[in-house]
Amino acid sequence: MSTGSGSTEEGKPQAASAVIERQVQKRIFKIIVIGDSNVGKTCLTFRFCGGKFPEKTEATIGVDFREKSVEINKELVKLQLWDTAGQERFRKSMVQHYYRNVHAVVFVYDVTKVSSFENLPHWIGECDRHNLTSEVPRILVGNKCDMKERVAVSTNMAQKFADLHSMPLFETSAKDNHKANHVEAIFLTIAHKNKDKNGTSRSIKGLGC
Ligand SMILES: Nc1nc2c(ncn2[C@@H]2O[C@H](COP(=O)(O)OP(=O)(O)OP(=O)(O)O)[C@@H](O)[C@H]2O)c(=O)[nH]1
Repeated sequence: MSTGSGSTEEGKPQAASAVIERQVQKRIFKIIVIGDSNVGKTCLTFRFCGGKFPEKTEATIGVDFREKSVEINKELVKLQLWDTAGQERFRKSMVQHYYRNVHAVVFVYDVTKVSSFENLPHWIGECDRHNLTSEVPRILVGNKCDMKERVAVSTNMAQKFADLHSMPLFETSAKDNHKANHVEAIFLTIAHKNKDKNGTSRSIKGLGC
């Protein structure tokens, strides 16, 4: 492990590239993913950061973090995804931490479950109560589009809601391998949105890894 001073604990010099890499400050964009339990928040974040659909998931307790570094306009930035619990009993005391230094919010609903769509105002209300300004980009994601025969929330309905709340709408599937690029595009869009609007003042800095 490094002492952070350019030498290892054994006192041997490190390769120059390793030292430089540690000194490079990578910008971190914190993105919180919220929505009802079971809509697929864990699967979406896993698909983006882990590159595949997880075989098995359990209800998130509190929050899980996943990170991925991406290159945006020749700058390497780290997207830090906060996969939050949908179940109220697993959120409780954690909630105020979610909303600190947030760069974007992803609202997720399940296209096969109307109640998850109808509950979106609850999630938006929670953001508002935590004083997230309109500067923080908000994005609406309808997940589980692979279950075509069970779609219960029409694109038209979702688009109206998205327009009303000035959010872009993405309908996708964490499960469908053909939609993998689509999930990637959603999170990259968020990164671009942050980078485009004077990211230096809004981003938090983190040590390169
Ligand atoms: N068919 C289909 N199933 C999905 C998709 N995404 C997630 N699932 C399934 O939906 C269930 C819930 O997924 P999770 O990602 O754990 O849901 P969550 O929103 O993180 O749930 P909480 O942690 O309780 O808030 C799991 O059985 C997943 O396999 C999808 O795109 N298509």
